[in-house]
Amino acid sequence: MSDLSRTVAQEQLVSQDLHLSPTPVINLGHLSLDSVTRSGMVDQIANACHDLGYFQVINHGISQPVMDCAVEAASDFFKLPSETKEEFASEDLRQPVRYDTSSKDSISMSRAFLKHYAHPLSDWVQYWPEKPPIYREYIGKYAVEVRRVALQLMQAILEGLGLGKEYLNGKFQEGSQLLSVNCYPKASQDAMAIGLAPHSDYGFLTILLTSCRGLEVLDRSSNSWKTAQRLPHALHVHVGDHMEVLSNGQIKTVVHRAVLNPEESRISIASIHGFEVHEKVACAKELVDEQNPQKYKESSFSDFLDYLTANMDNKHRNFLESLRMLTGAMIFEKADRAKVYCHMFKY
Ligand SMILES: O=C(O)CCC(=O)C(=O)O
Ligand SMILES: [Fe+2]
Repeated sequence: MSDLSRTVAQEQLVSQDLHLSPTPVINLGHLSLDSVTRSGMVDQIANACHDLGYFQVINHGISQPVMDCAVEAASDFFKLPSETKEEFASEDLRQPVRYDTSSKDSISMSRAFLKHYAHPLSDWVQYWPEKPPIYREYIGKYAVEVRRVALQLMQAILEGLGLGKEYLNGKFQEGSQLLSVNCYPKASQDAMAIGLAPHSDYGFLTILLTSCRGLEVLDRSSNSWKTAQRLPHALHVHVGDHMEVLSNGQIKTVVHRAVLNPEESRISIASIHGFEVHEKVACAKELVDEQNPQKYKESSFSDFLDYLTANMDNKHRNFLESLRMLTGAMIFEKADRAKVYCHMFKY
């Protein structure tokens, strides 16, 4: 995660202009129809990525029972006694499984989480919790299926960028999948509380399964928070820092946060997709020319972990900004962005 978290008073985090966001809904089944239908879908996904950076998918082929069982397994894990969960607590970000709570990381304001790798499943599943007994099977099933969806989407996005659906195919096939399994308490009366502070995810794509409403995305055009809608059987998708890098800034990473739900405690499972841990992501050379000079330095997931480790206590850390190459025009762009963030967090 590229954290944009800030230390701000609670009341300053209250959304000023909160609307249910009319998120584009993509019928993924249409991607495998005839070429005309497919290219219409590719255009829809490309537009959603360029305009917003997020959308939702339906008809994605993951059955409702598989999704419900994954949420159930996650929920049962967080109900375990603290000592059992804390067996997975570690300060070392490179541990294959890591449990933490709000008290220790600087962006989880009211969240417990379990993070672990999921691809290839046979390499990682042995490290996952053995309790509850359903955890490995149910989360494993969901992980495999959601990765298939991520690969389909990645192909469509690459096609939309004009790079061709087979572009870097091997690197995506070999890529990493990190699951962030999150648990938020129910909001206490009348205060809107933040569970997870504003941040962007490091990978190309994040696919999010949630038990109830609570995700908010920062709408760039109005600079306000929008509540992500929750449609039956839909999954929420947003792009991350490495998508911005690969597209040389044509697609922008999405700043998002989680607010506590006033009615119930909440589970979310974020599946974050990137290249293999040491594989560098660079701006696609096809998208770099005189008018569009290279905007970012190359970096890997491993570089991101190093950056995070070195900046653990820095509430202003921002991985993507650390990659930005500054040229004349970009100094203005950076200043503009800084203004957006100052406004957003009311420095
Ligand atoms: O819980 C959510 O809605 C968001 C989770 C998230 O952003 C993350 O795990 O990176
Ligand atoms: Fe996130």
